Amino acid sequence: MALDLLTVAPDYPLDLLTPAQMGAVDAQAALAGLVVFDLMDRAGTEVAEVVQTRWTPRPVLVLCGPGNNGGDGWVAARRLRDAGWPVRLVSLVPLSALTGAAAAHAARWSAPVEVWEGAGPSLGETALIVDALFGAGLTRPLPPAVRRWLARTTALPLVAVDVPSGLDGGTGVPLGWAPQAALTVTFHRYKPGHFIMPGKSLCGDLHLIDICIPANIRPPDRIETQLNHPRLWQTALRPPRLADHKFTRGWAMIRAGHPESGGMAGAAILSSRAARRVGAGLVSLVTPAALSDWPGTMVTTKPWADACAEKRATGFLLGPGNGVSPATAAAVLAAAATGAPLVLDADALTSFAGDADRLRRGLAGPCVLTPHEGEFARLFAGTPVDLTQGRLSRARQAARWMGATIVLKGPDTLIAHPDGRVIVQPWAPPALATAGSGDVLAGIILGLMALGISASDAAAAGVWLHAAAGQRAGAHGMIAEDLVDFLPEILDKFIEKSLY
Ligand SMILES: NC(=O)C1=CN([C@@H]2O[C@H](COP(=O)(O)OP(=O)(O)OC[C@H]3O[C@@H](n4cnc5c(N)ncnc54)[C@H](O)[C@@H]3O)[C@@H](O)[C@H]2O)[C@H](O)CC1
Ligand SMILES: [K+]
Repeated sequence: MALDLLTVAPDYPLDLLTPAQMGAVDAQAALAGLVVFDLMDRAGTEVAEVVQTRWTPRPVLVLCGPGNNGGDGWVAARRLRDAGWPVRLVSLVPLSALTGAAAAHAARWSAPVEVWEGAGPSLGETALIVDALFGAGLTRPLPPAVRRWLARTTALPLVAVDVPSGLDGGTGVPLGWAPQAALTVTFHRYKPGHFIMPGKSLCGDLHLIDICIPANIRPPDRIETQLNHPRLWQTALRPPRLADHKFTRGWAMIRAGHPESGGMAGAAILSSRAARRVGAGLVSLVTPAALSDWPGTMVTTKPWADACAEKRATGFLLGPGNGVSPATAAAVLAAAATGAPLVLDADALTSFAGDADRLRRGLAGPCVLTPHEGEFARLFAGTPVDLTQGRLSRARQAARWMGATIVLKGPDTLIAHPDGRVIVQPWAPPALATAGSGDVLAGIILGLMALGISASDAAAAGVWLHAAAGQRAGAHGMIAEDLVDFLPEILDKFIEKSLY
């Protein structure tokens, strides 16, 4: 879903429902008098509408499974046929095996039906496949013949009903395997698997259809996964106040350019510029070597331990360009012991590879960790975090165990909190995958935390503002420095004018 991140109030429901929660909503909807037959009718009709909007009429093969996902397929096939499309319908099971609303809609299909046999149907003239095999109800891998058939048809566009069959909507991880869809049409609420890799990629373009389940019908348990949205954190961003002076706007300290990393300070300089752009009153680069940067960044060559002992910082960042070493680990623990807000990235994380428990025990204040996939795996290897699980589960486990906010970076950045909540960034421009981009993100989060914003708000806002700056920079030629330069105009959109 390519989203306009520069919009202050993009319109989409935030809650991501697991298949079990969606099932509970369906069940409650039935108790509230909504008829499954009607919901299915709306679902399948909208699938047919979306298909007709995207493609001109062409031979379509609709694959219908044994449950309600298949039921949606029967409706979509009927609507397409009524609209004059050449439609073949293939049922995975004999019609006598269908029950409930799916059986009722199957009975309304008046054209021939092919029942799946052996290796599956011939393709013939087929130019488009509608996959209504399994949706939320899939509990085990696809039957092998179905998997082989779908794997042979990858040259044809596939429209997935609810999810590409085989994808676990709760996690974004295929149960063995799932086809690549050109388009996925889902109903009522998005599911985590629509936004978490590899599911996010397998779904193709995503369409959410309102099938008229009232919003007050909610699952009985807590919704723990949400999409990121400005309304989650916008009121936490604050403009400068009349009575502010630089010390009331926070003092961020960044460890930079240490000899074990060859004295490389570029990463920390990028972070410092980002922290200043989002409003930190003062930013100090603490470095053993003399550095020059914009005149507004303070550079101090005092020992890191002294900078920590002064207890003047309202936020520390370690990692960018620090080098992986015991000295970096010791510097992290010195900052962590102060209890001041802490952001750890890159080498500060990898310096605890195999020793994450020491970091965990050392954290005395709010902390945001910003690993990418590789840093995450190195840091949490050997901990209770089960690295065989998908990204959502791993990020959630890691945040709980570490007692810190984890920003697990990627095309589907996840912001996991120690209380079990996970915020998923709905979209970010792929051009953000460039050197220095992560240093800017760490600096944004640092700057916000140094201003007094909570770890959870700073992380969610930081991920959004960073992605929005990437969008503003455009698809081509963006470098990390540009992200920093676009931050003022991005902030101007998101800081409420009424606060000035
Ligand atoms: N969300 C809504 O309000 C609506 C959703 N609809 C659609 O209904 C499906 C969910 O339907 P459900 O019947 O619960 O599940 P499935 O169709 O996915 O399949 C369940 C069916 O399949 C069997 N099964 C599971 N895995 C396998 C397997 N690997 N091999 C063989 N059989 C398998 C399982 O035992 C069941 O019998 C949702 O996705 C929407 O598309 C409705 O339209 C109503 C409104
Ligand atoms: K499906």
